[in-house]
Amino acid sequence: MASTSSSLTLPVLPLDDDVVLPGMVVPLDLNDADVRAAVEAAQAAARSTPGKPRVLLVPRVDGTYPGTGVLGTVEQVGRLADGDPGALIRGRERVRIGAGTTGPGAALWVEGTRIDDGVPEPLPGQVAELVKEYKALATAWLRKRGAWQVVDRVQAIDDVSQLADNSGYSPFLTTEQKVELLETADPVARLKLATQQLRDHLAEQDVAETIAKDVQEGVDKQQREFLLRRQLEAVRKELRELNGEKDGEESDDYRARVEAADLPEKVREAALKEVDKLERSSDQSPEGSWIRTWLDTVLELPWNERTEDAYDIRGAKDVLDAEHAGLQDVKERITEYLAVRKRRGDRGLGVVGGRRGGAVLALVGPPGVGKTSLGESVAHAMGRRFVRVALGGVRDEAEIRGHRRTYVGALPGRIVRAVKEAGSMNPVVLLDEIDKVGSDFRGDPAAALLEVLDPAQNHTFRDHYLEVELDLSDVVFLATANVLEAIPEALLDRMELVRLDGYTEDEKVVIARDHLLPRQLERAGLNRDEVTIDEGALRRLAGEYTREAGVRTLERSVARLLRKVAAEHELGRRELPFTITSDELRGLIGRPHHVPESAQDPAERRTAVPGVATGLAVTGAGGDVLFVEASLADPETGAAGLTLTGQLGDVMKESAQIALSFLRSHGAELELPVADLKDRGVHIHFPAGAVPKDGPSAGVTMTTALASLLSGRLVRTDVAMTGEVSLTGRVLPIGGVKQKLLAAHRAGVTTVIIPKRNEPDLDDVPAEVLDTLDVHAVTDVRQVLELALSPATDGAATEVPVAA
Ligand SMILES: Nc1ncnc2c1ncn2[C@@H]1O[C@H](COP(=O)(O)OP(=O)(O)OP(=O)(O)O)[C@@H](O)[C@H]1O
Repeated sequence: MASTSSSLTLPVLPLDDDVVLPGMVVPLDLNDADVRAAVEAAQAAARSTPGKPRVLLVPRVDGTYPGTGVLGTVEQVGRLADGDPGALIRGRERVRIGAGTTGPGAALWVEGTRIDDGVPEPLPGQVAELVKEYKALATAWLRKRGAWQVVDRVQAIDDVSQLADNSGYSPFLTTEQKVELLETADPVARLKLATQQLRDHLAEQDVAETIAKDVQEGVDKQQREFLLRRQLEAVRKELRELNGEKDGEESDDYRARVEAADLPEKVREAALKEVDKLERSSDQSPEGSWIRTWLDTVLELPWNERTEDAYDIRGAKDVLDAEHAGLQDVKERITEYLAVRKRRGDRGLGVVGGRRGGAVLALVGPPGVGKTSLGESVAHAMGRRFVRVALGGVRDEAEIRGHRRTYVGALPGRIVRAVKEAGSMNPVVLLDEIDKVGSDFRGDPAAALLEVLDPAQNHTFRDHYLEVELDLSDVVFLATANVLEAIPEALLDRMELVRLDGYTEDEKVVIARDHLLPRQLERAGLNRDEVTIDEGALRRLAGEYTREAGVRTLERSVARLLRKVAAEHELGRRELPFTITSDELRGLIGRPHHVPESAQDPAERRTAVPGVATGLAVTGAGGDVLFVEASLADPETGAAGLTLTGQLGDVMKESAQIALSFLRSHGAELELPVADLKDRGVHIHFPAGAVPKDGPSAGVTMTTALASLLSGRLVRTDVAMTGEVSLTGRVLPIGGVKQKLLAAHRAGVTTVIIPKRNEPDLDDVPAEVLDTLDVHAVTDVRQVLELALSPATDGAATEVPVAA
């Protein structure tokens, strides 16, 4: 700023706690007496001198004045933004304040000297750097406040002194700091000071901002969390109300629950660890809900619950007797088993020779013979809880051992669930249909079961889901299976087999009378003395309306009968009490489905044509009678060779080959026209083609069917047979004699041919069945043909397609 270095006389305009630096333009309130006096004095003086009225702007801090003021010109007098009278003053240059003097008006006048602040030109490097720094800092500060226009203005100032004085506008400077700027006459020193002040302020601001931000964020998070929790609480309350629970009923306090629960120490530790994790995780996180489900499972398990065993073996036997008719040998086996368990249990911890408990009792037999209900009776007899684990169709190892917890929707395995369901650590667990356990890419459930059943391992059973050890050594495991052969080998090794082969008609009648009928009466809502089914009717139901090894269909038929009677009574068509006799059956539930072959019209019998023989077999449903059909193809139209149909297994196919080979080599001596076999195709079929069949025991039946076909002699209707045949015609022993004889008996067969070497098996067959059967034990297939084929008649011979 140009200066003429001269002394001046000026009215003082005191600024209370404010500083105006050269270059600044400020509005001042003329209501303030000091301001008005100074402006009026300046105006009065200006009348006699050219130029604008001039004042000396002097800051007043705590009633004192600095040694330097600023010459200001009154640019305009008018109204301020708020309507008050005001003057616009522009700061011009620094003036050193001198002695007081007099002048017009009420103002205080002083003498002053202009202070020269000439600037070195051009700017030396250092100063240029300083200017740059100041501008950068000022820009940074102005940007933060969004004062973009001011940024441009500051950038445009090149004068060092002007630039430094521009700081006078800074609202963050204290009056003292501004006075310091005012008193620093050297422009470079002043710019340095201004730069320093600006830098300090920015640094302070940074810190302040960071703190503010941190504080704000903390507050935000807390606030959000608080709000969310309030919302969550409200939602939960709403849900509880929806579910009809009272407020506060849901105990979310897992820690307290774990601490209060009766858990083994290791389990408690594991559970508390999970509680820690739960408390750290947020309410909605998926992990939280996994942990909750897991904790619920652990808390629901009956870790230290045990039921008291009923150690009265005689009482146990009574329970078995009361709940199941017949089955004497089976009940005896179970009683022995219980007695042994009791004796072992009495000695210390029940550990005998390093093994706890005994082998697993496996009840094997066709459906409906009472395997499951026997298992339940065992539990009753021992005074333990009973749980059934259905294993049919289980192919996934995780079904037994549980899914790992990281799995979505993970569950504990069936064993853990069974224990939970039982509510005690020593229940009777029935592994139902253990023969239907398969294995595939999802692992081998049988291997997992092996671990469950192995007394050496099962006291530390580890479920993948539970992850803590579960002691299964007090559990009594029982298993059931339909087919012995289908039980995985390794499991079979662990088991003590008890066979239930099926019931005789007499046994069925007793079971139906003593057990099924009372139960079904109750289900039908009938009284014992309102409806009875007499023995004749029960026998007919068992014999003609059902054909099964067990009593399941029989039970259903009884139920159907009772429903019918109950409905008729309700409709007013039948008076109670009422006794159902065998004559009544047809009227109530229609015609019987199973009439014995021998009772059929001779022309309708299966064996009414040559080439059909009656065999005996064992299937998954127990023993059964099955017919073998043989035919010869026409040499003109049929292909040569052997055709086999009816879903036969390899062993059975080979056995057909053997039958054929035997006849080819020995047919002539039996006086059979075996030449026909040479170029005519042979077809053997086993009806009920949808059921897979296998085994060598149909050898005699196939040989007989072929011999009947070749000879034209019919097979006797009342004869059924079983036995393997060798190439030389020897009859070799087979399995399932009891089941087969029961089946023959059911089907009304009277003569049965079995291999000689199976004779000892007849001891297992109930006497009442043997009484009705004429059993022939044979060693050679020639004996079979002799017994089974009817004498040749001319009529029969002419019907045969092979007649020469
Ligand atoms: N000897 C018996 N005394 C009394 N009731 C019996 C007897 N045998 C079977 N039952 C009854 O027959 C019904 C069928 O028995 P259960 O269901 O136990 O057969 P299962 O052999 O287990 O069949 P599956 O192999 O199909 O499971 C049950 O109601 C059972 O009580």
